[in-house]
Amino acid sequence: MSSTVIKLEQVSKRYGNKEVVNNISLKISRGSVVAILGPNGAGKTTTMKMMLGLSTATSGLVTVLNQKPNHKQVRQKIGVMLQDVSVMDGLTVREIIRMVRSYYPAPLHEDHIGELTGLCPADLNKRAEKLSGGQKRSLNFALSMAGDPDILFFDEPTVGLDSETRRHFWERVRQLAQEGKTVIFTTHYLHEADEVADRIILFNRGTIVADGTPENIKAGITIRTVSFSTSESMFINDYESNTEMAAEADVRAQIEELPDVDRIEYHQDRCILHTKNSDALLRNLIEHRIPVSDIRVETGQLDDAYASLMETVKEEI
Ligand SMILES: Nc1ncnc2c1ncn2[C@@H]1O[C@H](COP(=O)(O)OP(=O)(O)OP(=O)(O)O)[C@@H](O)[C@H]1O
Repeated sequence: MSSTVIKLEQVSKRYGNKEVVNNISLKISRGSVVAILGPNGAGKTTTMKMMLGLSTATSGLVTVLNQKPNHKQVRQKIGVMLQDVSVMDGLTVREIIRMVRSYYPAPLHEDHIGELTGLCPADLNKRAEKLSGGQKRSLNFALSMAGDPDILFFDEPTVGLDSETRRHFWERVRQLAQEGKTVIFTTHYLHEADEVADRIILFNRGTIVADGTPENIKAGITIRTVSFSTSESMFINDYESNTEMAAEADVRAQIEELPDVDRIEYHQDRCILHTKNSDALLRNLIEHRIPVSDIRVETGQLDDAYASLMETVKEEI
């Protein structure tokens, strides 16, 4: 059986004159947990809706399990939790669970779905409209599992959940991944994508701006600095001899030739190197025997780096 469960080939979506998804191609493998990450309006939900057959691509091809997304056999193998939390008024939670189960040929056991809601037995007899916002979301999560799906789609699943419920939700998602389910979720939060996903697809303005493991993505956007002192006189401008100046020029030249350096600053007696790969930079410093002491490595805030990357990408477009 092919390991690709979802394939998008040169897919675009236009609303009027506005291209909200612009010629994207991607493949998602069975059993992966994929975060579609990006700021408001990036095209995350539109892309997910095209995968679900809820929106039709203006051009390009979307296939799920080698079929069109709205094919009946595909629908029976997917579970969905969208942003809108709507429940059926007038029915109890238990009645809704029974009704949704009846849509599927091989549904999960009613009790199992009840457990997934995280509600106590008494609450299962409540009318759904009486549940809190977070409880309604948990019910929607449980309903998305009703058909025992192979692929799960969650559109910003943790919006409005308190931290405890959020933690439980991600624990369940991890379990599902261990059982071999494919999980695709959208989020604005890099840390959420980092904690749960094994692949992050970074969207901005309808295009994919990065695609890789959380480590790759973080390495690409996290700026670290490696700073150090060199010999005492090196950065003092008032040199007594040509020899000292020559030594300074030599060390500076060596530093400037180091690979993996994005920017160099000199502050008093310290040299500060900005890098995305501090490990490689440290290795090179040592291998080149550059006379340094008091080495410090500092990491910028990941969320700040992500925010600034998003700003940069917006400006470039
Ligand atoms: N039905 C629609 N008609 C017209 N424009 C739409 C429609 N749905 C989405 N858009 C526009 O498409 C763009 C992408 O929207 P989309 O919902 O895919 O973004 P998103 O990345 O999911 O954003 P958010 O994080 O805010 O949910 C936005 O500019 C939005 O206004």
